[in-house]
Amino acid sequence: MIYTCTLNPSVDYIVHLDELHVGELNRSVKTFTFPGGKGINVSRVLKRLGVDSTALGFVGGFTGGFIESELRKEGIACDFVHVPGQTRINVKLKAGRETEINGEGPMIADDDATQLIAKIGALSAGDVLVLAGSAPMSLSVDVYEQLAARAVKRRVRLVVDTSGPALEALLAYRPFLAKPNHHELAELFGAAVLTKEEIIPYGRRLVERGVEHLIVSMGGAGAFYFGREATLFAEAPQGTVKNSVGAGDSMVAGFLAAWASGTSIEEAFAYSVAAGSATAFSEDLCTKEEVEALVDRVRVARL
Ligand SMILES: Nc1ncnc2c1ncn2[C@@H]1O[C@H](COP(=O)(O)OP(=O)(O)OP(=O)(O)O)[C@@H](O)[C@H]1O
Ligand SMILES: O=P(O)(O)OC[C@@]1(O)O[C@H](CO)[C@@H](O)[C@@H]1O
Repeated sequence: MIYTCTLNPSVDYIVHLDELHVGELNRSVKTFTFPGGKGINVSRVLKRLGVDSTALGFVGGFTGGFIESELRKEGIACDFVHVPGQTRINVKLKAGRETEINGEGPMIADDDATQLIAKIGALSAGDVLVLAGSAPMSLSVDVYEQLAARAVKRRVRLVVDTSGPALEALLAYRPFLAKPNHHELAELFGAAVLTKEEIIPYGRRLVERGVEHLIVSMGGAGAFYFGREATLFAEAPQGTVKNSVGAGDSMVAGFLAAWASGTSIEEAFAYSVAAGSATAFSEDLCTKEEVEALVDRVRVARL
C-alpha cells in the first residue's frame, strides 16, 4: 500500500486576476478551491492514475473537514490525526505570473505528533511512504527523521519531496525516490543557481549517497533522472500553463504509478514528466487521459 504523509495540508484557494495591483482593491475573474498540500496532491493524482493510497497527516477545523470530505468523495482513504486549530488556507494568485501566499498551519501538540508517529510505526514491509511538503513550525525540527526512522525500521520504501534541512536529513535514510526541483538541489549544495551542466554531478552525488531514484525537476525546462543504471534528461512538452501548483507532486505520483505497473525506468520517467506537465496545463491536477495524451511527446535522452 502507498501512504502519503502531509504534515501541513492546505486548502488551496486559486484566484485568477487580469492584473494584480498591490495596495488596491482587486477583483478576481475566477476562483477554485482544492484540497492541497504535497502528499495530498500525490494521493489525488495516484487515484486519477488508478493507484490507491491512504492519506496521513494532521487536519483541523472546517478547512481540515473540507479536505477530508473532498478526498473521500474522490475515493481516497484518509487516516488523519485530528488537531485543534485550523488547517491553513494557501492563496495562489494567478495574474500572468504566479504569486503564492502559504499559511503557517496549526499548532501540533506532542500527543498528536505521537499519534502520527505510531501510525507510521505500524506500516508493513513493502509499503511506500511519501513524505512531502513543509512541517508546521510547532513540530520538532527532526520530525521527518523520526518518521523516516520508524518507516525504515519496518522496511518501508521512502519517497521524499521536501526541501532544506529536512531533505538533507532524509537522505541518510536512503530514499527509494527523491524529487527536489533545481532550486532545492542548489540549496542542498549551498549554491545560488545551477545550470543544466552543473546539475549532473550533484545529481550523481545524491545517488552515490544512497538515493535509489532521483528526479530533479526544472519547471518548463524539463527534468533529469539519476539512478544506478541511468542518467536521463527529458524536455517538458510545450503547452499553455493554467496552474502549475502541484506539478512536482504529479511527477512523484506519475513515477510511482508507472513503477508500480512494472514499466522500464525510461517509461516511468517519461510518465512522470507527462504528469507534471499535464498538471501545469490544467486548472486542477492532471487526469489519466491528460497524462496519456502528453506522454508520447516526452522525449527521454540517455546521458
Ligand atoms: N511551464 C511548464 N511547461 C511545461 N511543463 C511544466 C511547466 N512547469 C512545470 N512543468 C512540468 O512539471 C514538472 C515539475 O515542475 P516544477 O519543477 O515546477 O516542480 P515543483 O517546483 O516541485 O512544483 P510544485 O512545488 O508546484 O509541485 C516539470 O518537470 C515539467 O514536467
Ligand atoms: O508550504 P509547503 O508545504 O512547502 O507547500 C504547500 C503547497 O504549496 O504545495 C502544494 C504544491 O506542491 C500545494 O498544494 C500547497 O499549497
